[in-house]
Amino acid sequence: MIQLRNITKRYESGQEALSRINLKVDAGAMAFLTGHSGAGKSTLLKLIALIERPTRGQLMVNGAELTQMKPRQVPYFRRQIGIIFQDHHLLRDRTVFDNVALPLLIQGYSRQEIGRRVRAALDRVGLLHKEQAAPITLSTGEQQRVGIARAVVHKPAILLADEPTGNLDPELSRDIMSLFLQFNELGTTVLVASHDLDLIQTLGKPVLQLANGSLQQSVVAD
Ligand SMILES: Nc1ncnc2c1ncn2[C@@H]1O[C@H](COP(=O)(O)OP(=O)(O)OP(=O)(O)O)[C@@H](O)[C@H]1O
Repeated sequence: MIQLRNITKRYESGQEALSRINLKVDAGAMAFLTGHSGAGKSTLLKLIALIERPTRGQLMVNGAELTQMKPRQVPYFRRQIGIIFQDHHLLRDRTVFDNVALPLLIQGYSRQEIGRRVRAALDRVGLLHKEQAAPITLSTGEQQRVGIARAVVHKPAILLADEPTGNLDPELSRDIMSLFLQFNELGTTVLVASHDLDLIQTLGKPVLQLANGSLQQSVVAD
C-alpha cells in the first residue's frame, strides 16, 4: 500500500529531514511513527500525502509512483487519503456538518449522498447530535473528532494523522487512538505520528522509530 525506497528529503533551506528511508506498509496495516522533535515524522507523512515531494528515492502509494505524478493528478490521488492534524483546521464560521461535508462538496457529490455520508462519519465518531453546532462551542476532544470525521468522510484507503492527541488529556487521547484502531479494523491503512510513547506502546501495533531522519524498522505487515 505504501512503499518508500531510499527516500531522502532535503528542504530548500538545506535541512535534510529524511535520509535514505525504506519503509513498506501493507494494505490494511496500522503503525505508529515516533521520534524526537525534528526527527522527520511530519515530513514522512507529508511525502505520503504528496504535500511535499522527495528529493531522491521512490515512493509508491496504492500502486501509484508519486515521484512521477503530474500536478493535475494530485487532487485525484489525494482522494485516497485522509489527513488529521494536531490543529484540526476547522472552519469556525461553518457548522460541524458543513465542515465534515467539505471534502465531498469539492469532489462533487450529490446533496443526498453528502447528507448520508456526513451523518455516517459523525455517527462513527459519536457526534451525530452535534451536526448543527459551531465548532467553537465544542470541547477540544470533540473538535478533534470532527477533524477525524472530515478525514474519513470520503472513505479513504489510507488515514494519516500527525500528532492527533497533542492537545488532549490522557483519557481523551486514548479515545482518539481507539477511533484510529476502529478504522483500521474496518480495513483502512493507518499511520499515526505521535510523541506519546506511553500510550502508543499499549495499543498492540508496531511503533516505528525515526531518529535524525533515519528509520529502524521498515516493514509493517497486516
Ligand atoms: N518546510 C520546511 N522547510 C525547511 N525545513 C523544514 C521544513 N519542515 C520541516 N523542516 C525541518 O526538517 C526536520 C524534520 O521536521 P519534521 O517537522 O518532519 O519533524 P517532526 O519529527 O515532525 O518534528 P515535531 O515532532 O517537532 O513535529 C526539522 O529539522 C525541521 O526543522
